[in-house]
Amino acid sequence: MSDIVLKADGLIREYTSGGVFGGKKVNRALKGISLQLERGRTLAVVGESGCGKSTLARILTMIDAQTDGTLQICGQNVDLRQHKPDAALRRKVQIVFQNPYSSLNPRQKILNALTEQLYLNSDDTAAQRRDKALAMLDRVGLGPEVANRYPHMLSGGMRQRVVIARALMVRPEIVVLDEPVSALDLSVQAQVLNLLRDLQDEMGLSYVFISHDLSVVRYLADRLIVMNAGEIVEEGQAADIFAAPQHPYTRKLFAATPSASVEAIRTRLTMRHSAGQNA
Ligand SMILES: Nc1ncnc2c1ncn2[C@@H]1O[C@H](COP(=O)(O)OP(=O)(O)OP(=O)(O)O)[C@@H](O)[C@H]1O
Repeated sequence: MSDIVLKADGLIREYTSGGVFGGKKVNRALKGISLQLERGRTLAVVGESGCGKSTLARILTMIDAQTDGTLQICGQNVDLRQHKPDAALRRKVQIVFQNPYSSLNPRQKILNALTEQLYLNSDDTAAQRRDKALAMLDRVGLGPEVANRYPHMLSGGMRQRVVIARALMVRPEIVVLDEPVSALDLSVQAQVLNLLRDLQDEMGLSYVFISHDLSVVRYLADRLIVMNAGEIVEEGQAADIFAAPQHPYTRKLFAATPSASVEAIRTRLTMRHSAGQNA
């Protein structure tokens, strides 16, 4: 039996503006999104800017409430309009945003960024927290010296490794990756994608990978959802869609992806052994 960690049915999200003196305007950003994610797999969500990807990410990570529809995370019903999810469930879903610099507090040393959640949510001693942070840094390909640095002292790729490490410190089951490599150079993108793939294998993580860039998702996605204007226009096994996109919108998206960037990512992803720590 498949093991579904995330299941959404008919998710709707409306944003309302105006209404005091003028007419009320309702923008339906999600128009009934249904999806499911199997444990240890990657579900990619692609679509152009404004199609609702970030809105969906915020609902799946319990940052924002749906206007309608149901959401189940690790078997529990989640509806922020009715009740707040408990801390244990919140920890099961972590999010990694596009810009690693704004995700980190510029005045906080990396060690503290990594141990903060453990400080708040565990009985670990300071020494235990430090050991766990150093082990996690090692796991994402960073040396112990990084622990005493501030975000501005790191490259973009190293910062995104730190953000990934921080997300994994609380042992989540699901990680929502919202354009996780879009702000990085192409060669660094490939290294971070390789890292994400390795971490998924090692830790049995389930990913929702959100991106406008098809060349990036194709190496991680098991299943693919293509969104346009708040709706799913195509979904299925990623390999099938990449081989033969059915919907005209999907074909348009594919045509807009420069083959040069696909090739560059492909080449770099195959150079796994040369991926160093200096990303
Ligand atoms: N807080 C908000 N208030 C009002 N409208 C919003 C809000 N957030 C998003 N929207 C609207 O919802 C729609 C979907 O936006 P969303 O940011 O989810 O798309 P996206 O696909 O993530 O785009 P991008 O890749 O540019 O972030 C857009 O029309 C946007 O203007």
